[in-house]
Amino acid sequence: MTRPTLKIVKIGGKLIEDETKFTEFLDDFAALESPKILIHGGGNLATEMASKLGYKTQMHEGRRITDVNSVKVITMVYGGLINKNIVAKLQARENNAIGMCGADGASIISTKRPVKEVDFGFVGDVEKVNSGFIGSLLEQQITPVFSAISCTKEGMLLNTNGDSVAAEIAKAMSVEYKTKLIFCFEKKGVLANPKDDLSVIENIDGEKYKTLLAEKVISDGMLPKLHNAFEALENGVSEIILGDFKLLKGGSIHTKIVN
Ligand SMILES: Nc1ncnc2c1ncn2[C@@H]1O[C@H](COP(=O)(O)OP(=O)(O)O)[C@@H](O)[C@H]1O
Ligand SMILES: CC(=O)N[C@@H](CCC(=O)OP(=O)(O)O)C(=O)O
Repeated sequence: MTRPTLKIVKIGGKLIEDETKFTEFLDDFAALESPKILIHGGGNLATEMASKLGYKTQMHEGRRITDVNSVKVITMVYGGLINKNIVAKLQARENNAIGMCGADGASIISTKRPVKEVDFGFVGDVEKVNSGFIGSLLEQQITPVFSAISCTKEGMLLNTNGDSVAAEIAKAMSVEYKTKLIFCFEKKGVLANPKDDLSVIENIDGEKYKTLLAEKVISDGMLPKLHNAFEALENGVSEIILGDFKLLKGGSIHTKIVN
């Protein structure tokens, strides 16, 4: 029997902070047929919490520079508050979910990013996804919910861009499953004019991506998002789409990454 398509959904932190949109998203995610995996970000909440503790936040091209204090904050905020809330809300929608970071089940093993032009601090690059363990959860009809935290072999927790975590999980799972990767964020898709929310580009292939980069149409968090989307496309993921909180309902305008 062929397996149903595995849906791997990433939700950005800004959507999580909007209660109305987040509730609608969770209703739609809960209604998706299994197997499915949710990966969440949490950007602004961690920044706010860090600021309350008197720590400054620095970002570089959409990625957080994570010093020793930031990694503690993100572990509390992403791995604790946000992750456990999502799991509880999915349980309330009769989805048996389990909340994890990369250390749990050795599911996302990474290495600390080497210092080049920028020292990102405690930031991880994913080396290995434990697809066997994740697959065993899916087979039990359990929905894994991952925070954007990975772990080194030596047991160091590392902040890891949520879009990268989603893409790496999708790549690894695509060996055994047909996979669809869905990025939900605050815009309806990739915009031709970042100031015009209606200028959604419906299809982006490799050539168009190069042009968008060269023309600096994409910046900030869209840089890692598209980089990861193309990585996933080149490594076995069948379908990749980007859009807003209504994306799981289908139908509405969005961006598709194509060959
Ligand atoms: N061309 C573009 N189209 C859409 N968004 C863009 C573009 N260029 C930059 N962005 C920015 O990228 C953001 C998405 O990245 P990010 O905030 O990291 O998403 P997430 O909510 O998934 O964390 C958008 O909210 C927007 O501010
Ligand atoms: C290294 C790095 O940048 N990590 C991200 C992880 C969370 C994330 O990706 O959150 P969003 O999806 O809301 O952007 C961060 O700390 O912002």
